Amino acid sequence: MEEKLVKSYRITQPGFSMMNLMKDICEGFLEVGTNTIHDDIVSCADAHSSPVAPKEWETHDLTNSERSKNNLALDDLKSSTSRSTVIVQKQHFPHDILSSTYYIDDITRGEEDLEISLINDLNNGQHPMFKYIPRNITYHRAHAKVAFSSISDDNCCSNCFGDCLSSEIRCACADNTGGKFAYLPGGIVKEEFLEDFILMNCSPHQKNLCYCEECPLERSKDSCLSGTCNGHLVRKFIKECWYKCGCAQGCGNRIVLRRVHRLQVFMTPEGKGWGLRTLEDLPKGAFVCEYVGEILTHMELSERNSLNTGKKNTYSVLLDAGWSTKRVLKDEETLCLDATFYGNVARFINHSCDNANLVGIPVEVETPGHHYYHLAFFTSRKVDALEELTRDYGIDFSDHTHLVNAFRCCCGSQFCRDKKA
Ligand SMILES: C[S@@+](CC[C@H](N)C(=O)[O-])C[C@H]1O[C@@H](n2cnc3c(N)ncnc32)[C@H](O)[C@@H]1O
Repeated sequence: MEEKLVKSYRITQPGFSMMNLMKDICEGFLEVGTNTIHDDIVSCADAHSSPVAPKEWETHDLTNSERSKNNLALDDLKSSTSRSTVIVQKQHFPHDILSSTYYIDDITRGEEDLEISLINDLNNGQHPMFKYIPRNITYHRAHAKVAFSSISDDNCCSNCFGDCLSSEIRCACADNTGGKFAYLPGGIVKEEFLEDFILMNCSPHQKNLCYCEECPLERSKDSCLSGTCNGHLVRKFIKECWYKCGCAQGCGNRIVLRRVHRLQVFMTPEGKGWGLRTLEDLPKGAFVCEYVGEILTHMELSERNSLNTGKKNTYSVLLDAGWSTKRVLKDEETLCLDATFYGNVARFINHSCDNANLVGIPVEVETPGHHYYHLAFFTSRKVDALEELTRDYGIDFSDHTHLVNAFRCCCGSQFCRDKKA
């Protein structure tokens, strides 16, 4: 064997020994292994070696087209993540209990002004399977057309300049928010507006509901006969300035298209899967993030759900704040946002039955009319750094017709509405 090696590799060193070569190779391997253990940091290839999906992904049974779409997104995600820093700290190695921290420094891959990190120091749940997008994108049939021609003078303040909030003259954008601006300088929603929004979102009493003549939710059900509308929460809108307005980019009435606070996705200890928290103290009324996803018609969402073996989607919200109209809405006007495959950080916000610290406010920016709008989350009270950010999904846990799949609620509140919890 030694002779064969000497010949084939033209080894000229006198006294060459195959045994010594094997010994050197083994020692080399051992040294590399020992360094990795002491380094506390291993490569991201290691981090991906046995990804374990949180329960939502395991139960999401995809159709072929969705699966290939999802795989594409995941391939992209994996390759992009390997470009960013993934640090896995091994505290006990190589014993049977492998306690690890999974950390990604920026899940947005540079799409946002501020990085958003993700951390799991609880279990081996790794990559959330989705692709980060910073703005809503139409999937197919949804009518969310942005056109300058559709914005009339009543819907923008083309004669303004500088900062509308500090102007003496009330402009068209203020007129659209009940004659006043909703924001204080610094982007905080005024107390009077915020309390109204909180009341409307959090008290699903009869007086806060409006009823459609022909409800799009009923229309999308299999039955040929449309049932009666169960009601939609009445909500006020904020109107913001936009490109067609004359004011400056830094105008105090332009908030939701900005990214302002440091946030982190983390694995929740209560078993809710991933959650979102703030890394800094937030005052009451502060803008946190917008709900971003694919813009679908309600019919398209129902089709996705039925392709998904009837399981309801977890990452969708209805844009139904303008459904009070007497006019029968066309399918392309009944919109929702689905952040299952494409979305932003808001997809990680968990539900709280009581004491949620975020409130969702409809914000009109670049499209007049209320069938498409931005759903922006603001703090409903002061929030401390590292506190989880939650919103009330408005779920009636006994109503199985609700848009979002019912789950066993772990919000921990004494007023939890899930009687099974
Ligand atoms: C929009 S996602 C929120 C992010 C999700 N936790 C994740 O890991 O991606 C909604 C899902 O989160 C979980 N969830 C949200 N709030 C919860 C709660 N209060 N209790 C238990 N699970 C919750 C449920 O599985 C729900 O279907």
